[in-house]
Amino acid sequence: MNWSIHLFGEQLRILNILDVLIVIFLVYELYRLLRGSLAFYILLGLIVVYLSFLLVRYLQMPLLTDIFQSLLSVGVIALIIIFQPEIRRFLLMIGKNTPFAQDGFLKKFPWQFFRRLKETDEEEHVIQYILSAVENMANSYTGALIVITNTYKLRFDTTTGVPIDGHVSARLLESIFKKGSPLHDGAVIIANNRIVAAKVVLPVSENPDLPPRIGLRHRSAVGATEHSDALAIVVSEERGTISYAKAGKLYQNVTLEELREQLYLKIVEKQ
Ligand SMILES: Nc1ncnc2c1ncn2[C@@H]1O[C@H](COP(=O)(O)OP(=O)(O)OP(=O)(O)O)[C@@H](O)[C@H]1O
Repeated sequence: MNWSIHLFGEQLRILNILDVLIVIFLVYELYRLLRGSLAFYILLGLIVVYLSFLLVRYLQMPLLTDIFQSLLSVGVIALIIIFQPEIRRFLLMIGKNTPFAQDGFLKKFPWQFFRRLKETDEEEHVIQYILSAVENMANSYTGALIVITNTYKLRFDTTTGVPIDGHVSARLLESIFKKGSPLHDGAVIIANNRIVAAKVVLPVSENPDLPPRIGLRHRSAVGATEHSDALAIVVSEERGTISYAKAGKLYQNVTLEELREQLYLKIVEKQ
């Protein structure tokens, strides 16, 4: 194919324009994926190393050029190791958005229609139970940490917690987090409309940009969402406030309506 257009007296192939647009899109998606995480600063560091390499090579400084070149030649392997969670998240994002992904193309077929209706009904109950538990726990200053994910097996390890595999209900959630309950420490994980486990230890975020006064409950909520599609809800024991974390960002002091919107996106729309 050799379609082309003329711009400022230059002949440009349409495929070349498409090429540039795709690169801009990928760089933007990469920025969105890494924004606010430690990996973002590591990537900035690597870009500085690369620019330094270009500079010393241009200035013909052989020793420094050699050093930067060796750093860059191991760079690809180092990149894969350092960015392993981000690469996984990126591939997950692409996979989930393909027409053949479980929640896309196949679910639009008519034979899936009735099943979908039933699921939505169940999912709306789950949302209501979570909201009701969160509201009661916030009113009674009961600390809670609930993670909702569609890719549980990929990310969280039940060995750190207590497996449950039970229906979601407001009462069950409230009893788990009730002060003095043997399961109240750590996080509850909800996947596919079931409470999968309680007392789960989550990865704690090391993001230096998080508000300094937040504690481990909020930090681990952020940590759980940094490299996964999870939504993490936190009820503060100290302040009775509700917050949620999503894609490595913390949204503090949100209303139940804002939380309902996020739960709808996660549980019904599976986003
Ligand atoms: N890595 C972790 N994974 C899951 N839960 C954790 C983790 N670290 C701490 N927690 C939970 O957070 C509780 C401690 O909360 P801490 O007071 O440090 O946090 P906080 O963000 O200030 O929350 P709060 O506002 O409720 O006080 C622990 O008792 C435990 O239940």
